[in-house]
Amino acid sequence: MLRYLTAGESHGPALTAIVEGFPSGVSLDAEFINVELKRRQGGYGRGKRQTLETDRVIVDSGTYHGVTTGGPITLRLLNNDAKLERLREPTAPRGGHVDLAGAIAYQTGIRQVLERASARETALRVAVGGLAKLLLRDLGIGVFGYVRELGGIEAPPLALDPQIRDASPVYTCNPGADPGIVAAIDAAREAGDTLGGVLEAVVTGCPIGLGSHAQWDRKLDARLALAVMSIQAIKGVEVGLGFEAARRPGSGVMDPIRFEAGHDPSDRRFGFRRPTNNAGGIEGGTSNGEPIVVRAAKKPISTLAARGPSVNMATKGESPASYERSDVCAVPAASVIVEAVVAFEVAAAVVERFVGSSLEAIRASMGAMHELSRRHLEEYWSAGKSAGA
Ligand SMILES: Cc1cc2nc3c(=O)[nH]c(=O)nc-3n(C[C@H](O)[C@H](O)[C@H](O)COP(=O)(O)O)c2cc1C
Ligand SMILES: C=C(O[C@@H]1CC(C(=O)O)=C[C@@H](OP(=O)(O)O)[C@H]1O)C(=O)O
Repeated sequence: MLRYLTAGESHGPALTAIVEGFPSGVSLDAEFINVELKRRQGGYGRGKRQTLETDRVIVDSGTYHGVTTGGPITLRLLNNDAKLERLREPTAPRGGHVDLAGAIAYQTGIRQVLERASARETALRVAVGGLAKLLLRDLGIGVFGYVRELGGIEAPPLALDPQIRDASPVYTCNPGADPGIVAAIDAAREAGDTLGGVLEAVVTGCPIGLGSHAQWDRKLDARLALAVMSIQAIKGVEVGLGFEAARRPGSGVMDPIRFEAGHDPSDRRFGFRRPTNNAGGIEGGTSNGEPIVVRAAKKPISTLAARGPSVNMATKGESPASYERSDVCAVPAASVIVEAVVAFEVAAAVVERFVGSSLEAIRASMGAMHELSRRHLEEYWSAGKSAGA
């Protein structure tokens, strides 16, 4: 089982992730992960903190001469703004944050809970997702995330152009290049306000059969939803058409099935074609070989420069919510994070389906499974094993 845990506070000395169950034999290209980390730090509308941090991954365990060993991989990031012990205790909890509920639940001050709840932790998720992308890349599976909408404005359609798509490090931050969106972020900053948006991650080259229909907690769409919803400030997750499916008749939702004779024997879809992909690549909790499409809604940042109404915890009298500094918009960054967590869940599903403790074993298992399914398709219906319908 491929899994990970993260640890660390936003202003503590470092953030650490331990990734367990990652196969051996993958070249751990730290520079690849560093590019991912830089993408997450970018995008128009970020606050001062990103000018202080230069996220670069430190690999503390799980490799030998740069290649994964199958042992737990420890990834670490240093916080330049490591000043936890010097920070003041906020006096008025911020709405939209864990400040109030967390301090009551854990019987601590606000600082203790906000430091761990902070989206600083998403830097680690991107590092872990980068690791997952290295494995997926070796298996011919690609993942990319981008901004669809920001502050209610549709992102430039360029985002859907496959050529731009392939250059995802640039175009995930495309809203920074759109004058309308830049103006909206500037206006929000002026007003002491913030903006949210809609992100999308797409997985290409996915084999059929990741996840399972057989048990609720093995369904790939359910696992993706959990992973994406766990990202700070994500308030909605859709797969394929998502909520739009509820508004259409069945004929406008169901993806037709066609067959292309003479397909290549290595075709991961065995010749089956779906002219539409309303299901977003997952049917019955199982990947169907079409691109997996996951969308997420990110709420606007809750810490407002024009401080929202709150209560002073000592006097219980009215007080504006505490404010130190904040992002105005972290939507482009969130697209990189959604991409990362989706990549990790897909990698976990690959490792589960094509069991193997090394990259070569997983490759061999994928090949063997492909051959088995291909033979099954040839033999099962012709040998009269099916009862027919
Ligand atoms: C990349 C990123 C950056 C964020 N930056 C801030 C920020 O600067 N200020 C803030 O109040 N919230 C920020 N957030 C959101 C909070 O972390 C989040 O709203 C908070 O922890 C409460 O969790 P919830 O919104 O999931 O309920 C950011 C989220 C992401 C994904
Ligand atoms: C540090 C990051 O994001 C932070 C997430 C965050 C929050 O409340 O979630 C609050 C801000 O932290 P600070 O109060 O130190 O400015 C953001 O900068 C990061 O993304 O690397």
